[in-house]
Amino acid sequence: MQYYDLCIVGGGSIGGIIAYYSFRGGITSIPVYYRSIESIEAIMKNGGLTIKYGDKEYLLPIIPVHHSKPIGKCRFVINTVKAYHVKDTINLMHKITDEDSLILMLQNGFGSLELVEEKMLNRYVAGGVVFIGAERINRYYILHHGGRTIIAGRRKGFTAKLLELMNILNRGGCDFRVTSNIDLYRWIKLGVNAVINPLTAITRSKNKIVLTQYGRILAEKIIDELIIAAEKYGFKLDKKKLLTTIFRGAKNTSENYSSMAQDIMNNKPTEIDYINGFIAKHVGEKSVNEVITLIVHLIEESYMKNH
Ligand SMILES: NC(=O)C1=CN([C@@H]2O[C@H](COP(=O)(O)OP(=O)(O)OC[C@H]3O[C@@H](n4cnc5c(N)ncnc54)[C@H](O)[C@@H]3O)[C@@H](O)[C@H]2O)C=CC1
Ligand SMILES: CC(C)(CO)C(=O)C(=O)O
Repeated sequence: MQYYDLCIVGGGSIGGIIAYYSFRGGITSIPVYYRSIESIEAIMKNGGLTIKYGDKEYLLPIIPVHHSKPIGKCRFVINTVKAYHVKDTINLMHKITDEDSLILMLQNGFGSLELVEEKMLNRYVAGGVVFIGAERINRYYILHHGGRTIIAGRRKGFTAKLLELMNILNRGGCDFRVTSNIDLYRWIKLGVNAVINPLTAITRSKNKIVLTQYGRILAEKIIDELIIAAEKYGFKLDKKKLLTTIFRGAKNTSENYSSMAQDIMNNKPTEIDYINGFIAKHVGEKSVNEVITLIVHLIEESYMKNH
Protein backbone atom coordinates (compact mmCIF):
# COMPACT_ATOMS: atom_id res chain seq x y z
CA MET A 1 0.00 0.00 0.00
CA GLN A 2 1.37 3.40 -1.04
CA TYR A 3 1.55 6.08 1.69
CA TYR A 4 1.36 9.83 1.02
CA ASP A 5 2.07 12.69 3.43
CA LEU A 6 -0.81 14.83 2.32
CA CYS A 7 -3.87 14.44 0.09
CA ILE A 8 -6.55 16.89 -0.92
CA VAL A 9 -10.18 15.92 -1.47
CA GLY A 10 -11.79 18.45 -3.85
CA GLY A 11 -9.47 20.22 -6.25
CA GLY A 12 -11.43 23.46 -6.52
CA SER A 13 -10.30 26.97 -5.57
CA ILE A 14 -9.25 26.28 -1.98
CA GLY A 15 -7.99 22.76 -2.75
CA GLY A 16 -5.64 24.32 -5.30
CA ILE A 17 -4.42 26.91 -2.80
CA ILE A 18 -3.71 24.18 -0.21
CA ALA A 19 -1.76 22.26 -2.88
CA TYR A 20 0.26 25.44 -3.54
CA TYR A 21 1.23 25.97 0.12
CA SER A 22 1.88 22.24 0.70
CA PHE A 23 4.12 21.95 -2.36
CA ARG A 24 6.09 25.03 -1.36
CA GLY A 25 6.25 23.55 2.15
CA GLY A 26 8.15 20.55 0.80
CA ILE A 27 5.46 17.98 -0.04
CA THR A 28 6.21 16.99 -3.60
CA SER A 29 3.74 14.10 -4.16
CA ILE A 30 0.24 15.42 -3.56
CA PRO A 31 -2.74 13.33 -4.67
CA VAL A 32 -5.68 15.65 -5.33
CA TYR A 33 -9.04 13.90 -5.61
CA TYR A 34 -11.41 15.15 -8.33
CA ARG A 35 -15.03 14.44 -9.08
CA SER A 36 -14.75 14.62 -12.86
CA ILE A 37 -12.53 12.82 -15.34
CA GLU A 38 -12.50 16.02 -17.44
CA SER A 39 -10.64 17.87 -14.64
CA ILE A 40 -8.04 15.11 -14.43
CA GLU A 41 -7.49 15.17 -18.20
CA ALA A 42 -7.23 18.96 -18.29
CA ILE A 43 -4.65 18.96 -15.46
CA MET A 44 -2.58 16.24 -17.10
CA LYS A 45 -2.60 18.13 -20.40
CA ASN A 46 -1.48 21.31 -18.59
CA GLY A 47 1.34 19.39 -16.85
CA GLY A 48 -0.15 20.17 -13.43
CA LEU A 49 -2.24 22.77 -11.69
CA THR A 50 -1.44 26.44 -12.34
CA ILE A 51 -1.81 28.88 -9.44
CA LYS A 52 -1.55 32.62 -10.06
CA TYR A 53 -0.55 34.64 -7.02
CA GLY A 54 0.22 38.34 -7.52
CA ASP A 55 1.82 38.61 -10.93
CA LYS A 56 3.49 35.17 -10.79
CA GLU A 57 2.26 31.82 -12.09
CA TYR A 58 3.28 28.54 -10.44
CA LEU A 59 2.86 25.15 -12.08
CA LEU A 60 2.28 22.46 -9.42
CA PRO A 61 2.93 18.87 -10.49
CA ILE A 62 0.11 17.41 -8.40
CA ILE A 63 -1.22 13.86 -8.84
CA PRO A 64 -4.81 14.22 -10.09
CA VAL A 65 -6.93 11.23 -9.02
CA HIS A 66 -10.57 10.31 -9.61
CA HIS A 67 -12.53 10.04 -6.35
CA SER A 68 -13.73 6.54 -7.26
CA LYS A 69 -10.17 5.16 -7.61
CA PRO A 70 -8.18 5.93 -4.44
CA ILE A 71 -4.43 5.36 -4.80
CA GLY A 72 -3.18 4.92 -1.22
CA LYS A 73 -3.34 6.09 2.39
CA CYS A 74 -2.62 9.65 3.52
CA ARG A 75 -1.25 11.02 6.80
CA PHE A 76 -3.06 14.31 6.31
CA VAL A 77 -6.30 14.66 4.37
CA ILE A 78 -7.50 18.19 3.68
CA ASN A 79 -11.12 18.19 2.60
CA THR A 80 -12.07 21.20 0.47
CA VAL A 81 -15.30 20.16 -1.24
CA LYS A 82 -18.37 22.34 -0.78
CA ALA A 83 -20.40 21.68 2.39
CA TYR A 84 -23.23 20.01 0.45
CA HIS A 85 -20.76 17.49 -1.06
CA VAL A 86 -19.10 16.45 2.20
CA LYS A 87 -21.38 13.45 2.76
CA ASP A 88 -20.32 12.05 -0.65
CA THR A 89 -16.64 12.11 0.42
CA ILE A 90 -16.94 10.08 3.62
CA ASN A 91 -16.47 6.73 1.95
CA LEU A 92 -13.39 7.99 0.10
CA MET A 93 -11.94 9.45 3.31
CA HIS A 94 -12.36 6.10 5.08
CA LYS A 95 -10.42 4.41 2.26
CA ILE A 96 -7.51 6.87 2.13
CA THR A 97 -6.93 7.13 5.90
CA ASP A 98 -6.07 4.88 8.81
CA GLU A 99 -6.43 5.38 12.56
CA ASP A 100 -3.34 7.58 12.63
CA SER A 101 -4.43 9.98 9.90
CA LEU A 102 -5.62 13.52 10.48
CA ILE A 103 -8.56 14.87 8.49
CA LEU A 104 -8.94 18.64 8.26
CA MET A 105 -12.33 19.98 7.17
CA LEU A 106 -12.17 23.49 5.65
CA GLN A 107 -15.81 24.16 4.68
CA ASN A 108 -17.48 27.47 5.48
CA GLY A 109 -20.53 27.42 7.72
CA PHE A 110 -21.69 24.89 10.28
CA GLY A 111 -22.52 21.23 9.67
CA SER A 112 -19.59 19.72 7.71
CA LEU A 113 -17.20 19.27 10.64
CA GLU A 114 -20.03 17.91 12.81
CA LEU A 115 -20.98 15.35 10.15
CA VAL A 116 -17.44 14.03 9.67
CA GLU A 117 -16.79 13.90 13.43
CA GLU A 118 -19.93 11.79 13.75
CA LYS A 119 -19.22 9.47 10.80
CA MET A 120 -15.48 8.99 11.34
CA LEU A 121 -15.21 8.23 15.03
CA ASN A 122 -11.91 6.35 14.79
CA ARG A 123 -10.02 9.11 12.98
CA TYR A 124 -8.47 12.40 14.12
CA VAL A 125 -10.85 15.03 12.74
CA ALA A 126 -10.16 18.77 12.90
CA GLY A 127 -11.86 21.86 11.53
CA GLY A 128 -10.37 24.99 10.04
CA VAL A 129 -11.45 28.45 8.95
CA VAL A 130 -9.94 29.93 5.82
CA PHE A 131 -9.27 33.66 5.45
CA ILE A 132 -8.09 33.42 1.85
CA GLY A 133 -9.83 34.47 -1.35
CA ALA A 134 -9.48 32.10 -4.29
CA GLU A 135 -11.16 31.62 -7.65
CA ARG A 136 -11.09 28.70 -10.07
CA ILE A 137 -10.86 30.19 -13.55
CA ASN A 138 -10.89 26.83 -15.30
CA ARG A 139 -10.17 23.17 -14.46
CA TYR A 140 -6.40 23.71 -14.16
CA TYR A 141 -6.04 27.44 -13.35
CA ILE A 142 -6.69 29.01 -9.93
CA LEU A 143 -6.25 32.61 -8.82
CA HIS A 144 -5.02 33.38 -5.29
CA HIS A 145 -6.70 36.70 -4.48
CA GLY A 146 -5.13 37.43 -1.11
CA GLY A 147 -5.29 36.63 2.56
CA ARG A 148 -3.10 33.73 3.74
CA THR A 149 -4.47 32.77 7.15
CA ILE A 150 -6.02 29.44 8.16
CA ILE A 151 -6.93 28.75 11.80
CA ALA A 152 -7.44 25.11 12.73
CA GLY A 153 -8.24 23.06 15.79
CA ARG A 154 -9.66 19.78 17.02
CA ARG A 155 -12.77 19.89 19.16
CA LYS A 156 -12.14 16.48 20.76
CA GLY A 157 -8.77 17.26 22.31
CA PHE A 158 -5.41 18.50 21.18
CA THR A 159 -3.32 16.53 18.68
CA ALA A 160 0.33 17.23 17.81
CA LYS A 161 -0.53 16.13 14.26
CA LEU A 162 -1.99 19.60 13.68
CA LEU A 163 1.35 21.15 14.63
CA GLU A 164 3.11 18.93 12.08
CA LEU A 165 0.68 20.12 9.43
CA MET A 166 1.23 23.69 10.62
CA ASN A 167 4.99 23.33 10.09
CA ILE A 168 4.51 22.15 6.51
CA LEU A 169 2.09 24.92 5.59
CA ASN A 170 4.05 27.65 7.42
CA ARG A 171 7.15 26.61 5.49
CA GLY A 172 5.12 27.07 2.32
CA GLY A 173 4.14 30.63 3.29
CA CYS A 174 0.66 30.00 4.69
CA ASP A 175 -0.14 31.67 8.00
CA PHE A 176 -1.57 28.43 9.45
CA ARG A 177 -2.33 28.61 13.18
CA VAL A 178 -3.58 26.05 15.67
CA THR A 179 -6.13 26.95 18.33
CA SER A 180 -7.64 25.12 21.29
CA ASN A 181 -10.95 26.93 20.69
CA ILE A 182 -11.81 26.33 17.05
CA ASP A 183 -15.53 26.85 17.66
CA LEU A 184 -14.93 30.50 18.61
CA TYR A 185 -13.15 31.04 15.28
CA ARG A 186 -15.89 29.16 13.44
CA TRP A 187 -18.44 31.61 14.85
CA ILE A 188 -16.29 34.59 13.85
CA LYS A 189 -15.81 33.15 10.36
CA LEU A 190 -19.55 32.44 10.17
CA GLY A 191 -20.01 36.19 10.70
CA VAL A 192 -17.60 36.98 7.86
CA ASN A 193 -19.36 34.56 5.50
CA ALA A 194 -22.91 35.47 6.57
CA VAL A 195 -22.20 39.05 5.48
CA ILE A 196 -19.79 38.79 2.55
CA ASN A 197 -21.12 35.70 0.79
CA PRO A 198 -24.84 36.45 0.28
CA LEU A 199 -24.31 40.20 -0.35
CA THR A 200 -21.76 39.46 -3.08
CA ALA A 201 -23.86 36.58 -4.43
CA ILE A 202 -27.13 38.54 -4.65
CA THR A 203 -25.41 41.50 -6.31
CA ARG A 204 -22.92 39.36 -8.31
CA SER A 205 -20.20 41.67 -7.03
CA LYS A 206 -16.68 41.47 -5.64
CA ASN A 207 -16.17 41.37 -1.88
CA LYS A 208 -15.65 45.13 -1.74
CA ILE A 209 -19.44 45.66 -2.19
CA VAL A 210 -19.71 44.97 1.57
CA LEU A 211 -17.74 48.18 2.26
CA THR A 212 -20.44 50.40 0.72
CA GLN A 213 -23.06 52.29 2.76
CA TYR A 214 -25.79 49.67 2.20
CA GLY A 215 -23.37 46.79 2.64
CA ARG A 216 -22.52 48.13 6.09
CA ILE A 217 -26.19 48.60 7.08
CA LEU A 218 -27.01 45.01 6.07
CA ALA A 219 -23.87 43.71 7.79
CA GLU A 220 -25.10 45.08 11.12
CA LYS A 221 -28.52 43.46 10.76
CA ILE A 222 -27.01 40.08 9.84
CA ILE A 223 -24.54 40.24 12.72
CA ASP A 224 -27.14 41.19 15.34
CA GLU A 225 -28.77 37.80 14.72
CA LEU A 226 -25.49 35.92 14.61
CA ILE A 227 -24.74 37.24 18.10
CA ILE A 228 -28.08 35.87 19.35
CA ALA A 229 -27.38 32.46 17.77
CA ALA A 230 -23.83 32.30 19.16
CA GLU A 231 -25.10 33.08 22.66
CA LYS A 232 -27.26 29.95 22.51
CA TYR A 233 -24.03 27.95 22.10
CA GLY A 234 -22.33 29.81 24.97
CA PHE A 235 -20.29 32.27 22.86
CA LYS A 236 -20.48 35.99 23.66
CA LEU A 237 -19.35 37.90 20.59
CA ASP A 238 -18.52 41.60 20.53
CA LYS A 239 -20.41 43.33 17.71
CA LYS A 240 -17.88 46.09 17.11
CA LYS A 241 -14.93 43.69 16.95
CA LEU A 242 -16.86 41.33 14.68
CA LEU A 243 -17.76 44.09 12.23
CA THR A 244 -14.12 45.25 12.19
CA THR A 245 -13.03 41.68 11.33
CA ILE A 246 -15.67 41.42 8.59
CA PHE A 247 -14.77 44.74 6.96
CA ARG A 248 -11.05 43.94 7.22
CA GLY A 249 -11.77 40.57 5.56
CA ALA A 250 -13.71 42.30 2.77
CA LYS A 251 -10.81 44.74 2.30
CA ASN A 252 -8.13 42.00 2.25
CA THR A 253 -10.06 40.07 -0.39
CA SER A 254 -11.69 43.09 -2.04
CA GLU A 255 -11.01 41.90 -5.62
CA ASN A 256 -12.29 38.37 -4.91
CA TYR A 257 -15.71 37.09 -5.81
CA SER A 258 -16.74 35.18 -2.67
CA SER A 259 -17.22 31.43 -3.05
CA MET A 260 -21.00 32.01 -3.05
CA ALA A 261 -20.85 34.74 -5.69
CA GLN A 262 -18.78 32.32 -7.81
CA ASP A 263 -21.44 29.62 -7.31
CA ILE A 264 -24.24 31.95 -8.42
CA MET A 265 -22.28 33.18 -11.43
CA ASN A 266 -21.53 29.56 -12.41
CA ASN A 267 -25.17 28.46 -11.92
CA LYS A 268 -24.23 26.10 -9.09
CA PRO A 269 -25.93 25.40 -5.73
CA THR A 270 -24.72 27.57 -2.82
CA GLU A 271 -23.85 26.90 0.82
CA ILE A 272 -26.49 29.36 2.07
CA ASP A 273 -28.21 26.76 4.32
CA TYR A 274 -24.93 26.17 6.19
CA ILE A 275 -24.34 29.92 6.71
CA ASN A 276 -27.32 32.33 6.92
CA GLY A 277 -29.80 29.43 7.05
CA PHE A 278 -27.99 28.07 10.09
CA ILE A 279 -28.21 31.45 11.87
CA ALA A 280 -31.89 31.85 10.93
CA LYS A 281 -32.76 28.53 12.57
CA HIS A 282 -31.70 29.95 15.91
CA VAL A 283 -33.46 33.32 15.90
CA GLY A 284 -37.11 32.54 15.20
CA GLU A 285 -39.51 34.63 13.14
CA LYS A 286 -38.77 37.88 11.28
CA SER A 287 -35.21 36.83 10.72
CA VAL A 288 -33.15 38.91 8.29
CA ASN A 289 -30.98 35.84 7.72
CA GLU A 290 -34.04 33.83 6.79
CA VAL A 291 -35.07 36.41 4.17
CA ILE A 292 -31.53 36.43 2.79
CA THR A 293 -31.52 32.61 2.68
CA LEU A 294 -34.82 32.61 0.78
CA ILE A 295 -33.59 35.22 -1.72
CA VAL A 296 -30.46 33.16 -2.45
CA HIS A 297 -32.60 30.03 -2.87
CA LEU A 298 -34.85 31.97 -5.27
CA ILE A 299 -31.81 32.92 -7.35
CA GLU A 300 -30.67 29.25 -7.35
CA GLU A 301 -34.15 28.22 -8.45
CA SER A 302 -34.00 30.67 -11.38
CA TYR A 303 -31.14 28.76 -13.00
CA MET A 304 -31.47 25.23 -11.56
CA LYS A 305 -35.02 24.87 -12.87
CA ASN A 306 -34.23 26.87 -16.03
CA HIS A 307 -37.06 29.41 -15.64
N1 LIG B 1 -13.15 30.13 -2.69
C1 LIG B 1 -12.86 30.83 -1.63
O1 LIG B 1 -12.35 31.96 -1.76
C2 LIG B 1 -13.13 30.29 -0.25
C3 LIG B 1 -13.84 29.11 -0.04
N2 LIG B 1 -14.02 28.64 1.24
C4 LIG B 1 -14.74 27.40 1.50
O2 LIG B 1 -13.94 26.31 1.05
C5 LIG B 1 -14.79 25.25 0.60
C6 LIG B 1 -14.39 24.93 -0.83
O3 LIG B 1 -14.71 26.07 -1.63
P1 LIG B 1 -14.15 26.26 -3.10
O4 LIG B 1 -12.78 25.73 -3.18
O5 LIG B 1 -14.40 27.66 -3.47
O6 LIG B 1 -15.14 25.30 -3.89
P2 LIG B 1 -15.01 24.74 -5.37
O7 LIG B 1 -16.39 24.49 -5.85
O8 LIG B 1 -14.11 25.62 -6.19
O9 LIG B 1 -14.26 23.36 -5.16
C7 LIG B 1 -14.83 22.23 -4.63
C8 LIG B 1 -14.41 21.08 -5.51
O10 LIG B 1 -14.77 19.86 -4.91
C9 LIG B 1 -15.10 18.95 -5.94
N3 LIG B 1 -15.85 17.81 -5.43
C10 LIG B 1 -17.16 17.72 -5.11
N4 LIG B 1 -17.47 16.48 -4.70
C11 LIG B 1 -16.33 15.75 -4.74
C12 LIG B 1 -15.99 14.41 -4.44
N5 LIG B 1 -16.92 13.54 -4.03
N6 LIG B 1 -14.72 14.01 -4.58
C13 LIG B 1 -13.76 14.87 -5.01
N7 LIG B 1 -14.03 16.16 -5.33
C14 LIG B 1 -15.29 16.59 -5.21
C15 LIG B 1 -15.91 19.81 -6.91
O11 LIG B 1 -15.98 19.22 -8.18
C16 LIG B 1 -15.10 21.11 -6.88
O12 LIG B 1 -14.12 21.14 -7.90
C17 LIG B 1 -16.23 25.76 0.71
O13 LIG B 1 -16.82 25.33 1.90
C18 LIG B 1 -16.06 27.27 0.73
O14 LIG B 1 -17.11 27.91 1.40
C19 LIG B 1 -13.49 29.28 2.32
C20 LIG B 1 -12.79 30.45 2.15
C21 LIG B 1 -12.58 31.05 0.88
C1 LIG C 1 -13.07 34.83 3.14
C2 LIG C 1 -14.07 34.77 2.01
C3 LIG C 1 -15.16 35.78 2.21
C4 LIG C 1 -13.25 35.12 0.81
O1 LIG C 1 -13.96 35.46 -0.31
C5 LIG C 1 -14.71 33.41 1.96
O2 LIG C 1 -14.66 32.69 2.93
C6 LIG C 1 -15.52 32.94 0.80
O3 LIG C 1 -15.43 33.49 -0.29
O4 LIG C 1 -16.27 31.97 1.01
